[in-house]
Amino acid sequence: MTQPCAGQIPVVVLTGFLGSGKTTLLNHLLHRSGGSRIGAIVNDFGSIEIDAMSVAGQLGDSTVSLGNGCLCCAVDAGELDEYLERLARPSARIDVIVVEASGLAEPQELVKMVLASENPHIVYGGLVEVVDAAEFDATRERHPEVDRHLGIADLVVVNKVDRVPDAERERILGVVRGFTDRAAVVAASYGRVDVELLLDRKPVGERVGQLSFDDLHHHEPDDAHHDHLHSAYESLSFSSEVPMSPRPLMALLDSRPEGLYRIKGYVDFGAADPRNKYAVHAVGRFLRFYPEPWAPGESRLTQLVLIGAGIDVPALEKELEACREYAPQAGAEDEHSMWGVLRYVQEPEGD
Ligand SMILES: Nc1nc2c(ncn2[C@@H]2O[C@H](COP(=O)(O)OP(=O)(O)OP(=O)(O)O)[C@@H](O)[C@H]2O)c(=O)[nH]1
Repeated sequence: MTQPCAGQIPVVVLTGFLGSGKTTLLNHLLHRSGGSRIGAIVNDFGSIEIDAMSVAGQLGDSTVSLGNGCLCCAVDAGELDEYLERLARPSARIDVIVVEASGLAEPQELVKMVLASENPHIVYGGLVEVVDAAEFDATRERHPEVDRHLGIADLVVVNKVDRVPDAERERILGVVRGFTDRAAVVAASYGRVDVELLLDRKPVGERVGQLSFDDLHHHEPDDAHHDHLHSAYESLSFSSEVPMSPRPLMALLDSRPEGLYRIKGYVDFGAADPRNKYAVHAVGRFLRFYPEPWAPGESRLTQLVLIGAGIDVPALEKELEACREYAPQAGAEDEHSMWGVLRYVQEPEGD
């Protein structure tokens, strides 16, 4: 990855399709960074910043969030510059900055934005692309652009290999290597990669990672963003102070439409489980709940972001509203109401 001058902080761009495991990898880095201090800029597609919430606890003041829309289509890079400035100030004592893109961002545009920054304290540190092994073929079929993204990465993490048989993992690694040139390609579960791979800085000559300056300076017409992945996607951000009723919510989730590819957030099931909030993740047909105790004094909210192509956003919103428990009464939930949710809870395997 790019060789920084003394005092320059490398900025690593972390990309990968919806739900591939970028936030999981970022959290792994934060836990395993040893003596290095990592700053993070998190870009959420929805207006509720679920990803930022998932890493905020780890970072305190060294995380900043760029919510609501893909960073690659920001009108100008000013906001990014402002955040880079904040993280690069000497008092923050940050060694490396990771920009976690939304799952629909265009990696090339993000790299351009980092390179365009005039901040003398930072230097572009390379592009990391996370791939979901279990969704690999389906994602490539729907979005052939993903192959191009692999071609410009410096490090490709083939994640979720725990979800595919060994032979399948080898096949996918082979396909990925076919699209990369000099990039390192590593297999991982729960984003557990050797932190050195990201913090390692190798000189790259006149090329910026796998992306040549010609690629970067190639002029795009003004409407080029129509080709961006996110142009086909819509998102719904749903928030409720009223708890959700488990049975109707599970009926909705179990029958979710094909195009509703990604759901993430936190659910308050109220009286059905007053002790825990439930982080929820759906990626394609895969659904998981992760219960964790409410922190003392934490506001009990349900906050969900749903992202999909060809989804009926107003209808989904109405369906979610109908899952709210309007007249919660003690004992209103029968004792089995959480069973539908608990089917999707697994022992934590991440770190
Ligand atoms: N089985 C398995 N699940 C994983 C792995 N890595 C991540 N996950 C799960 O996949 C889901 C999505 O992970 P995230 O890290 O939120 O993915 P993301 O790329 O940040 O998602 P977006 O920001 O929405 O694009 C979560 O439920 C994770 O726990 C893995 O290696 N194996």
